[in-house]
Amino acid sequence: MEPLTVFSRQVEKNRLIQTDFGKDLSILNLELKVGHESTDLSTLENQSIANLLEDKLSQCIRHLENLHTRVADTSSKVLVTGDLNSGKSTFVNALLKRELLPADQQPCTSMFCEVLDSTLNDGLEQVHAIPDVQKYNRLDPATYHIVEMRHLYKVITDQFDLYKMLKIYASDARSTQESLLHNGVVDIALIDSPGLNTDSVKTTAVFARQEEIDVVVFVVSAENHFTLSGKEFLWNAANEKTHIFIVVNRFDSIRDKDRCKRLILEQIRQLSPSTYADADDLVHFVSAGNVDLEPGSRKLDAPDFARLEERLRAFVLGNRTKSKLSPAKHYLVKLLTDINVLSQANKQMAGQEYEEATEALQKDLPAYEHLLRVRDRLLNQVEKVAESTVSTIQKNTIARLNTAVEHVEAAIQGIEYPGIFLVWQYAQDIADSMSQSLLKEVRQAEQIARQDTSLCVDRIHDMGTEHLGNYPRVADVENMLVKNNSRRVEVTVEATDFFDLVFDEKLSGAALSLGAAAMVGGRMLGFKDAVSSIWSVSNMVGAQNIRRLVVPVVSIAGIGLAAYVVSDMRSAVERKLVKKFQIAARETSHVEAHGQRISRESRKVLRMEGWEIHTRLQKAIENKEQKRSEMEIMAHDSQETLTYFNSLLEKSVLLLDNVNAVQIEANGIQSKEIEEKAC
Ligand SMILES: Nc1nc2c(ncn2[C@@H]2O[C@H](COP(=O)(O)OP(=O)(O)OP(=O)(O)O)[C@@H](O)[C@H]2O)c(=O)[nH]1
Repeated sequence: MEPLTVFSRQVEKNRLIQTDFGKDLSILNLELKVGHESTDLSTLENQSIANLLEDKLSQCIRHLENLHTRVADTSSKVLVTGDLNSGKSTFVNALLKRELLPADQQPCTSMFCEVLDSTLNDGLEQVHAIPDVQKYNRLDPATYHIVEMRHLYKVITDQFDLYKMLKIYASDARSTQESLLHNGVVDIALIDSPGLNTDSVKTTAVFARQEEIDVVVFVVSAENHFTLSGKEFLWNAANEKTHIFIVVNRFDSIRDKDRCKRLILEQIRQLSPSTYADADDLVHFVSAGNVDLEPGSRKLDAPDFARLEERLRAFVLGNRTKSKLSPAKHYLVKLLTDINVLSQANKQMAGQEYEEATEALQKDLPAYEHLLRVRDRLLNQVEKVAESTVSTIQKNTIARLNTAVEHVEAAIQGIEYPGIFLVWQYAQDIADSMSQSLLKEVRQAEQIARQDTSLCVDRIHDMGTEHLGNYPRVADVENMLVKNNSRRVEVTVEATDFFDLVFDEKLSGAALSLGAAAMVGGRMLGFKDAVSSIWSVSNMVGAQNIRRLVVPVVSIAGIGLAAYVVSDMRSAVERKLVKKFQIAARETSHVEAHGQRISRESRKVLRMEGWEIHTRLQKAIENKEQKRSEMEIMAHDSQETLTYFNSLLEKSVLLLDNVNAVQIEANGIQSKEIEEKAC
């Protein structure tokens, strides 16, 4: 089997992406499900796999864009939740060092209130009351109502049926070291939420699960410990690994503080072991109500609250780092590892393809060159063989017909002489017989030419099959020279054909007497002309009257000459017609014409067989060239693929090293630096 044929089949097989390495992929692995069944990818066409991979890559790019947006987003949200009246609003105010949110002994917060730095609202302190949170757009006043600060209490307590959420843009004049809202690293928004009860616990849990919530601060009243709703919320949050920071508030009103701490920590241990494990950082016993909101002055509890502030800030930044950078790093590591695996696999496959394609081309080259040489040589040989046969046919035909013409008298051997009175008929028969006999020879020559051509066709066909394998003959020898050819040599019998007198001594006297007789005929003619005149006249009067016309002449020219002429008439007509026939054949180039006609027909037939070889060789060469061209494209493509994946591999290895070098610190101290590096 030819190397290219073998290779093209192998390539077809190899170019299907093998799924063997699919198990090593975590993000870019392709899975095709038809209904509930997974389909074997190796059964798919390359294009289908490429489409699946393209879809997958588009998803990856979208996810990377989301991750990038999240990492680049410098805002962070802290949800403050807890039991009714546990002091959430008071706690938010304490963090802001400002009496911003209304606090009351009675449950009052009826909707989520997000406090943001006023720089996010062009420096304006404003309250935006939002009926539909999804549609809220700060730049589109139709999506919210502006509420005056002095009406905040009324809106928060009463208008929960009108608004779903408040966005409170507040200024903080403190330095970045002190301010939580604008701390120089991220913009933290604090979200005060309605106290937990059986109705609100689910809504708050859903809210807490939102991606942008980096930390949940759970405020529990030291007096009441955890309520059922609080426990339910914490339990779910702990299970969902939400980052919980616990503030045990109203600690000032507890007498036995150690016991209170012990009991509450025990509750936390049961509800969220991970929070308990880090209790020193994550659980704070404070009295938010005792924090002096006047800048500079602090009450007794201030050191504890200051520590809480410091831990909360670190916790928010750390968690932000973890919650934003960690997934990004994790995803990038997986994606780059997948790209490495794919690049390696494709590199290997492209390398293999390149080697196979170049090897196949190399291996096939001698066969291709041989085919080219065969084409030139074979066609040349075929031409030579055909021409030699054609020329032999022509030569033989001419020789045969020449001989036939030369010995044409043989054709008259069998014709019976009917006597002097039917000599005219005899002459006609001779003429016809010679013509027929030559025609017979022509037919014979045609038959021989057919046989020779047929043998030559066989030879040419054998030459073709030797290089091209078996194929049917195309030359139609049977129908060669079947058309009736009307060309023949015809001689017209004339009076002179009956007399062939030669003047010699024997006949001189008779010639003189005949000359006199001719004179008597009234015209000064030579002997031949005189006889010819007589014969012409005799033709006019008919054969029956010949005797009456000849007799006077004979009587004039003499009995001797008459007897000679009559006795020689048969051989004279034979000799003269034979000669006439030969002259006519020569003058019309009859033999050459048949020679040319027969050889031309033979050439036509042989050319048909030769042309078939030419066509088949040409087709074989074109097929080979087509395959070679495909292989060349394959070699070129695989080389380009190889270069591409080499460079992709280099880049992805470098990027992977960089991403792996990003250390994500939980305390968030280095978060800004890390974020910049990661971006
Ligand atoms: N003794 C004492 N009282 C506090 C402390 N913090 C808050 N309070 C009081 O507790 C009451 C409730 O405070 P809020 O801040 O309104 O509590 P809340 O959790 O926001 O209430 P809802 O939003 O209605 O659930 C108010 O009367 C506060 O003055 C504290 O640390 N010590």
